[in-house]
Amino acid sequence: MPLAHPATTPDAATAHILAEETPDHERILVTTGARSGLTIIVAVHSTRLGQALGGARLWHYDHWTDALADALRLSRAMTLKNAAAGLARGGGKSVIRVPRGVTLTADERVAAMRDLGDAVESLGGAYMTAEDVGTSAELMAVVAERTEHVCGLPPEQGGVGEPADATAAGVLAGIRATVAELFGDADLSGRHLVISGLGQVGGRLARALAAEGARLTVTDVVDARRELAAELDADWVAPEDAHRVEADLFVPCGLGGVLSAEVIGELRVRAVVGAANNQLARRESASLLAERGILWAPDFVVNAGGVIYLDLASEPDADQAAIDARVATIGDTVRAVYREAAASGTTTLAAAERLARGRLDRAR
Ligand SMILES: NC(=O)c1ccc[n+]([C@@H]2O[C@H](COP(=O)([O-])OP(=O)(O)OC[C@H]3O[C@@H](n4cnc5c(N)ncnc54)[C@H](O)[C@@H]3O)[C@@H](O)[C@H]2O)c1
Repeated sequence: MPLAHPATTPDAATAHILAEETPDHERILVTTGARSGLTIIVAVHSTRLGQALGGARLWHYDHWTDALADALRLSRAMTLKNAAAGLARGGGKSVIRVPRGVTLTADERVAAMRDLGDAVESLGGAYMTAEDVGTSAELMAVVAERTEHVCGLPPEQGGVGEPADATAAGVLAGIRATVAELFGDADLSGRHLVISGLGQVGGRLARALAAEGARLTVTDVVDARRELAAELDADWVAPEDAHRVEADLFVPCGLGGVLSAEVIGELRVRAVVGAANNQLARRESASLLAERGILWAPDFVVNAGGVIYLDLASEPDADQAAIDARVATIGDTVRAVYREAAASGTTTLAAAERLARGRLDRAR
């Protein structure tokens, strides 16, 4: 995946994280790539449930401590995501910092991936890496030259490929569960959904929803995605206006941090369910959504299809039907989170975190 958005990290403001939060990670490796000269950070947050699994992000950061803050935050989120998905996997993440203003050549990218492979290998199996923003299945094949602790290589190289199909299937299961919760029936035909971001996941989701007869309003910052809108007979809205469309569900599938106080105040939907990581601009956003009576399916529950796929498909006896069934259980988890939030009078965020922490505590 090219570095298409060199402005800020795609799914959060990292400022102040280092100052505010003491790390509770098992291991944090900060190293300088011998070949690339780039700062590489591998954060292993928890291996309590098993080997940590989380992607490798290649991104622009002003300062290496911004990359560190991102790695700490993202690896912690992976612990919650993997636990909530019921995987025997801990949480970890790696970040390769590209200084702002620098564009890597193809050779420099390869050098960075070999350096990442050495860093992952040095952790002795505590952490397994995969693709994330700025990396790809092809680049994971380069990592595999240096370590076996990598998954998601291209199928033609014996790997399981990219996980977007499974991520989209998991989000669809979460959408069905939410529609059933709101309307007493999971039927999507005639339901109006607004999808913001028609990339790997959002594009697949749009096709699946259109096939189920849903009415779609869509947007993307890339104008060429209008072609998909036309093909699916979906309405197009400007990206900055998408959250103001009156509809049943808002489905964020672009960057994170979209649910700010201002955006929440302007939403005209009954629920928000989407693939984007770290949708809440601040933790308080979960309460603001609840106060407005808008149901929010926690992102780390809904978008776990990809990590479920990477984990299960990498097993030697992997069975696609079993993987599909497991991804579909995301709908059950979303329902359980809604029930728990209603019963205990908390936000869906708190309910989902409690579910994940319960699994971690039982593994002590
Ligand atoms: N790919 C996966 O399997 C996976 C798994 C878990 C979570 N996610 C998360 O889901 C989201 C989408 O992932 P993806 O793989 O489809 O990424 P992608 O880069 O393929 O697609 C993102 C799309 O969003 C668009 N976009 C960016 N900013 C936007 C904005 N402000 N308004 C509207 N559109 C905007 C981009 O142009 C792009 O088309 C990301 O937050 C990602 O972290 C993806």
